[in-house]
Amino acid sequence: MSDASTLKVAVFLSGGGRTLANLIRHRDEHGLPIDFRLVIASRDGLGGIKIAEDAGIETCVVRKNDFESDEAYREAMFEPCRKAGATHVIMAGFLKHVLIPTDFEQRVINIHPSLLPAFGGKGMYGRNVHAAAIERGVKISGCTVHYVDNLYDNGPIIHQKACPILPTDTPDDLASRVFKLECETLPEAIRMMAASQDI
Ligand SMILES: Nc1nc2c(c(=O)[nH]1)N[C@@H](CN(C=O)c1ccc(C(=O)N[C@@H](CCC(=O)O)C(=O)O)cc1)CN2
Ligand SMILES: NCC(=O)N[C@@H]1O[C@H](COP(=O)([O-])[O-])[C@@H](O)[C@H]1O
Repeated sequence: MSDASTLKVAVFLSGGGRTLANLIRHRDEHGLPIDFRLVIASRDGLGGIKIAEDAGIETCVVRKNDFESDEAYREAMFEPCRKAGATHVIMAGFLKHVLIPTDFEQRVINIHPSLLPAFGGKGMYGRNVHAAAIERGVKISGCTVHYVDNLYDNGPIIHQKACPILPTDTPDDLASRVFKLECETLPEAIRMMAASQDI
């Protein structure tokens, strides 16, 4: 069911699409109020594109290397969102730095696999994050949903969940524990945003 509180979203992704698949499942099985207007992939052949197509979601590919400036890349990413009627953007395993246009300020969210501000910034994505947390000897990790601004992992935090790091954990063990948390945390954050949106 779709009503005024349903969030009209574009999803940006760079990987296998497990995060997108989880959101589709939450929409279908748990009534997550989300209307997928578009999926933008950072390159051809990604698993996330197939997941979107199988769910009947429009897709396109926008390669950062095809643009000569950050501003041109920003417009190439956000103009299709506007045309598709998306009012919000979800970064779901998206690995490219992108500037945020003024009409999408506080309307773009990202899920990051650490408790920000720890283990964020350039180079901190995927397995690197978990390897750094284990190497530093921290005992607790987790995930963070935050608004995206023009810096990496810097915008206001919306939601976080924590889990232990066990003495025997490899980066892959920790990645899998944190990803399970991500699968709860992002839908919860989307419900908060849908409940509080002003248009
Ligand atoms: N303006 C913003 N853009 C993006 C943000 C953000 O907070 N502000 N978050 C990232 C997602 N992210 C973690 O959550 C993240 C992704 C990638 C990197 C990184 O170092 N990337 C490499 C390139 C990797 C590649 O292209 O395969 C790099 O910049 O050299 C850091 C953080 C999404 N965009
Ligand atoms: N900086 C963000 C980041 O590193 N996100 C990570 O990308 C993967 C998404 O998987 P998916 O492509 O299968 O959805 C997940 O491992 C997530 O923690």
